Amino acid sequence: MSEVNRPLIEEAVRLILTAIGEDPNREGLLDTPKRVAKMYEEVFSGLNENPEKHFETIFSEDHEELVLVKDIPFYSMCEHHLVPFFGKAHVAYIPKNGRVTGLSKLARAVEAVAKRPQLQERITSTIADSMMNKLEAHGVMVVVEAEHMCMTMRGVKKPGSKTITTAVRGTLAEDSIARSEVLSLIKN
Ligand SMILES: Nc1nc2c(ncn2[C@@H]2O[C@H](COP(=O)(O)OP(=O)(O)OP(=O)(O)O)[C@@H](O)[C@H]2O)c(=O)[nH]1
Ligand SMILES: [Zn+2]
Repeated sequence: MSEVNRPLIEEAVRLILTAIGEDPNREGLLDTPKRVAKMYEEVFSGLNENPEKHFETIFSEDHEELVLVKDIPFYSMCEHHLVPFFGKAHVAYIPKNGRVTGLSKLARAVEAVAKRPQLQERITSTIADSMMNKLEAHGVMVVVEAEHMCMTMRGVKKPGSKTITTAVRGTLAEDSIARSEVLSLIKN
């Protein structure tokens, strides 16, 4: 549920258009403030969403071994420049006490966390911490790889460069062999 103030965004977009020397009343730009407001509502729709709510779906299943959902695509907005960064998230956990969640819920949590002004590090750790809190798992590992438009289309201009962040919790933080297993499953 989004609480974005669309009229205020429209007003701001008209101001930005004027500030860059454009005419917001030019035919092609007339509906632009409306479109941008609608887009922001969509790309920031995770702002008021607690990712933990997705882990309320729990199946009682006696599986205390690794579960990995990899290659979850995501799009987010860099909080420094408000331009996109995007890539893939890989989410792994080892359930405890039969607390197994629905596979799609891992992807839903990624969506909720990505759809805000963000830092890649924060996306990674928020997902890991929500899973530890709500699922009370033995361990969690989240790996996020992304390309940042603020590093490609502007600024340092390094297209193709990728940032990889990890967050590891619980037994996976203590066990380097288990961690390597997750990494090799992500790679293959
Ligand atoms: N740690 C981290 N930094 C990010 C992320 N997204 C963008 N940045 C960086 O945020 C920094 C902001 O640096 P500033 O010097 O304040 O801004 P700037 O002058 O626009 O910096 P340049 O991008 O180097 O031109 C840049 O180095 C970006 O690469 C992110 O998810 N995590
Ligand atoms: Zn940026």
